[in-house]
Amino acid sequence: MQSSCIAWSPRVVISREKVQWAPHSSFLILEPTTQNGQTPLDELSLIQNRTEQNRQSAEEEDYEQKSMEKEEEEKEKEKGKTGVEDEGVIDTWLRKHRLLYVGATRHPFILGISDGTIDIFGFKRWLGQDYIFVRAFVPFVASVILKAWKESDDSSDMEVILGGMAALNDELEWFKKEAFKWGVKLSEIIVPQKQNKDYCRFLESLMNLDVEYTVAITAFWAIEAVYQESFAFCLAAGSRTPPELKDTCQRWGNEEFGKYCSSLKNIADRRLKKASDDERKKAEVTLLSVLEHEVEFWNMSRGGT
Ligand SMILES: Cc1ncc(CNC=O)c(N)n1
Repeated sequence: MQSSCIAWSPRVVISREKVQWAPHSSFLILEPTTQNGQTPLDELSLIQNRTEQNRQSAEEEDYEQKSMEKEEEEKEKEKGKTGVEDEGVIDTWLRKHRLLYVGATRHPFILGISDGTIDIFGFKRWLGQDYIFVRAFVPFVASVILKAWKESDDSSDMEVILGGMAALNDELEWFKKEAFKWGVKLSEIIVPQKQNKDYCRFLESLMNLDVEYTVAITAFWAIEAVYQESFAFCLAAGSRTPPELKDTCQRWGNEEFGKYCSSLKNIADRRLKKASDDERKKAEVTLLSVLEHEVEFWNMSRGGT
């Protein structure tokens, strides 16, 4: 993985009615289908069932149905006993889109912090730009609170999100202090870079009232998780993060922020489990867009295109 992260980012196209991937997207792994839209395995089992039916008498079929039902029951009981749960939707997606996720959480900018080779001008650029981003992030989080209040089936969701909002209040103060420490001028002088503007515009599109809570909370989790995973990596044993950057890494890499991200992930997973196929697809595409924007944001901070 080198600085050419953009080269392998997928292009996603989002429209309100229909979610599509552009044809050259490299991250959608489609199952091969036959003419009637079934996978070869589906078709195989259909053919097998048909021959089977010809061979068996009605009595035998009935017997088989009953024993299958019994088997399912046993499996359910077993699950209850062992407490082993199925994998959540988000973990499935993170496996499916692993390359992009690693691109966002182990970007050369982050690797540069963790091995101490970071160009300090890049770090200062990131600091000024991220302050602008976080200011735009506040109304986005407010829009997620609004959606949680209107749509959520669990009242504790709002408290988790409100906790995140409160942390942003401290964060804006932290940016001011940190900028002073590095001699970076905030707000008036700073011009948002293209990648930052694009990301803020994307956030704004998610604030729209017709974006479902499930989609918005998935994006919210992803935005927070990328920073958590990235900066926690810079604090891990064996890293050579310069001492003057440790405070920044602590901000998002600390354990408490990690737990907060897990709470957001649990909310998103719970919603995704209940969502319609269409809503789930929209959330998946939105996750990919977040990861792409994060990669671009790191590229911008390094002084790339
Ligand atoms: C570009 C970007 N992505 C995620 C975060 C983390 N969330 C809030 O601080 C951030 N500060 N900046």
